[in-house]
Amino acid sequence: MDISQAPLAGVFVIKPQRFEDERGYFSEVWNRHRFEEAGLSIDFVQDNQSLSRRSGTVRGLHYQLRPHAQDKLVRVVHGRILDVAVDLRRDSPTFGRWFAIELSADNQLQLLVPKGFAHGFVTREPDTQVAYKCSHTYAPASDRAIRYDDPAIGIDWGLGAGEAILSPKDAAAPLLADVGELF
Ligand SMILES: Cc1cn([C@H]2C[C@H](O)[C@@H](COP(=O)(O)OP(=O)(O)O[C@H]3O[C@@H](C)C(=O)[C@@H](O)[C@H]3O)O2)c(=O)[nH]c1=O
Repeated sequence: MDISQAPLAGVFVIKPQRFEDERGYFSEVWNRHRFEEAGLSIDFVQDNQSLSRRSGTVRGLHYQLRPHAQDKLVRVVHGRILDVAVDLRRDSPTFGRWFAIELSADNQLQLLVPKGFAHGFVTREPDTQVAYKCSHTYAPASDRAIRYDDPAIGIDWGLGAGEAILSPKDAAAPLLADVGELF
């Protein structure tokens, strides 16, 4: 398992080892000890999975307010996504900056999105299934969204205008500048 720091402090890219044989492959997708060796002691308490039927489905940008903030460890079980983390830590030198990486069932990469970041993804194949571990349970009253296409953030989703498929909640999400309480 290779755990490497992404350009934004606190964000990590994880590549599990894959053991291939004539049956297919075996892979440890999460191992507490390996994470602790890398200095990451995270108490995951909830596993989530979502299916997005259409390519171009955008979920995000989402986060939960403290004290319900979540670390998320994201991977793709079927299909392909561009996974995005946005730094919401007001005192961070990289506040408002984003990092994105393609995660797929093929490349098996994972993204660790820590507390203090908003998270979102766009699916790049139909019937994409995303699985992620969370360090805090769902807290609906603390659940927040920021517009995926906020020009002040400027994420390149690889989509044309109007192509994103959004939930009503995400379509109505505020801009970063209009959000008072961040993480
Ligand atoms: C996130 C979540 C949702 N729900 C419910 C609420 C709602 O009725 C339904 C769908 O919720 P949403 O529309 O928020 O689902 P979705 O848009 O997939 O939200 C997710 O997006 C990605 C990007 C994340 O980072 C996640 O933390 C989460 O916010 O599922 C739970 O019961 N538990 C949960 O942990």
